[in-house]
Amino acid sequence: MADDGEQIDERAGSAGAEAGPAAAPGGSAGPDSGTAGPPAVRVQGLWKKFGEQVAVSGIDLTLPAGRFIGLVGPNGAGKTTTLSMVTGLLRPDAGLVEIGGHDVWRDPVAVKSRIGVLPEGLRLFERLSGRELLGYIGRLRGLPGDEVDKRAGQLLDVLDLSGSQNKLVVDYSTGMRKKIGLAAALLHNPEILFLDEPFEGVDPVSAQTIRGVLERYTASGATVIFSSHVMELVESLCDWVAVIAAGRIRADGPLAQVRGTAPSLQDAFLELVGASDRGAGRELDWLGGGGAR
Ligand SMILES: Nc1ncnc2c1ncn2[C@@H]1O[C@H](COP(=O)(O)OP(=O)(O)OP(=O)(O)O)[C@@H](O)[C@H]1O
Repeated sequence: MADDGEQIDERAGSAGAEAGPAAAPGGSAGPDSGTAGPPAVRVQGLWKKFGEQVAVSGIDLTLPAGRFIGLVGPNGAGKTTTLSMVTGLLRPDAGLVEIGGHDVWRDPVAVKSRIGVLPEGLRLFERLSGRELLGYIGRLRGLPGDEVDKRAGQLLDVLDLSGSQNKLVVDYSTGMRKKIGLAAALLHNPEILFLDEPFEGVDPVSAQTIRGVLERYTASGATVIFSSHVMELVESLCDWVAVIAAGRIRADGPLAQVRGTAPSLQDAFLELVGASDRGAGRELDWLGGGGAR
C-alpha cells in the first residue's frame, strides 16, 4: 500500500483561513469574522420536521474554513438531517445555508462544484466496478478523461483498493464501500468535504488510511466536516467541534473550548447532552447471573 496520500496531487491553492477567536458555546458567534474569505458553512435558523417529529430545531452555526470539524451528538440528535440539508440533499422547512458564501438552494451548481459528500447509507452504482465508478463520477464532474484515470488510480492505490478495482461495487464490504465513496467524493478536489460517519464499519487499518488521507487534505487548507459518535476519534482528529442534541447546537467552537475543564471530550459531551448521570441499566436486575431466569 502506498503511503497515505503521498501520491495525491497537491491541492491548487488553499480554501482556508485561520479561524479567529472561539465561537460562543450554544450558538456560533461567527468565527473568522474579520479574516479573509467566507466561512466554510453558515447556517441560520435551520428547521426540519418529519411529521410531528422535530429533527432540527432552529440551528445557527458558523464553521470556519480550513479546519477539521467534528459534528457530534447522540443517536437521533439530528446530525444526518443537518448534514443532508447543508449539502443540498434535503430541503429545509426553514432557514439559510451558505457554503463558502454561496446559498445552497439558490446557487446549487456553485455549491456542488465546491463540495464532496460521503452521505449516510451511500447509494452507489452497484453494477460498476470500483474503477468504473470513479471513471463515471469523474466524467460527471467534468474532469478530462486522462485526469480522471490518473486521480482514480492514485486514490485506489492510497486507499488500498487497487486489488479490488475491477470487482463490482455490489461485492464490496462495508469498509470498502466507505473507501470507494470517499474516493468518489475527493475525485474533483473539493474545497469542503462532508462525511457522515466515515469510520463506521471500517477496520483499524483502513481507518488509519482514511485518516491519513483526510489529514493530508486538511493540511493543504481544505475543510473536513464529519459526523461521529466516537469521541476519542473526534478528539484526536478535529480542531473544531459542534455538539448537537435533540436538534439543537449545545456547543461549538475550537476543541479546547468545547472540552473546557472536562478531562476529555467524552466527559464534556456527556455533560452537554445531559447524559452523565444516566444509570447504566440499574433497573435491569434480571440481566446476567449466568442463567435464564
Ligand atoms: N426520513 C425520516 N422520517 C421520519 N423521521 C426521521 C427521518 N429522518 C430522521 N428522522 C428523525 O429525525 C431525528 C433526527 O434523525 P437523524 O438521523 O438526523 O439523527 P442522527 O443524529 O444522525 O442519528 P444517528 O446518530 O443515530 O445516525 C430522529 O428522531 C429521527 O427518527
